[in-house]
Amino acid sequence: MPPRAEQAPAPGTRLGSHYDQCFGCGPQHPQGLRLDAVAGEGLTVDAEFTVEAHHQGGPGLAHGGILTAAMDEALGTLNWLLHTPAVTGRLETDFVRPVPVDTVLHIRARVTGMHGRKIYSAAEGRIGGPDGPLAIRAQALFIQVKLEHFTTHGRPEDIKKAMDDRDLFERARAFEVNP
Ligand SMILES: CCCCCCCC/C=C\CCCCCCCC(=O)SCCNC(=O)CCNC(=O)[C@H](O)C(C)(C)COP(=O)(O)OP(=O)(O)OC[C@H]1O[C@@H](n2cnc3c(N)ncnc32)[C@H](O)[C@@H]1OP(=O)(O)O
Repeated sequence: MPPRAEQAPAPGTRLGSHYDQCFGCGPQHPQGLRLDAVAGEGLTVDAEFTVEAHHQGGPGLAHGGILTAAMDEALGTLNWLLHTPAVTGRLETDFVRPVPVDTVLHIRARVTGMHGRKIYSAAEGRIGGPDGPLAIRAQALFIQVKLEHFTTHGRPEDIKKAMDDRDLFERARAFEVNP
């Protein structure tokens, strides 16, 4: 297991968005999931995602891909606790129970191990409360990357806009100078 980074936000801290246009957590994204995540003890995060009408797959039910995106985002927020940028390499999801529209999905994510640049993690999504019935389970492999991963591959106008955003730039730089 890797250590909790010295710079990791204290347990109970709301993690906020890593990028305001992110589909998973960005407050400016018009159709995004707006996942709300809070740092837990050790290498854990608690997050909530509310299923809305535009997230439907079957009538009145969340689309599986949307639920997977919420799990991906919750697992991605573990980056804050390790204080390193990492991207999803592999993500496996078990859909255990259907999740109706208007439901709050309570997600608990945790790091389960690390080997070189590979970060292993897992999460459970419950409905009806944080300790309610299990609806979705996920296991992931994230790979640590340098900030150049984003600046090299991202669409240039979006990278420029992100770099012009002082808050985001400072957050990204903090990752870079304190790996
Ligand atoms: C100034 C502006 C900047 C703004 C930035 C703001 C800060 C941002 C901070 C935080 C952002 C967090 C964002 C979270 C968002 C939610 C999470 C997502 O949805 S992320 C999107 C989806 N994922 C991808 O798009 C990855 C696409 N894939 C790749 O880019 C590459 O394949 C990558 C980086 C994952 C790996 O490529 P390689 O060349 O670096 O490394 P190799 O050698 O291939 O892999 C390293 C190890 O990992 C294993 N590995 C890689 N992929 C695997 C896989 N699919 N399954 C199993 N093992 C795998 C390999 O076997 C290798 O293992 P061995 O070290 O040899 O033991």
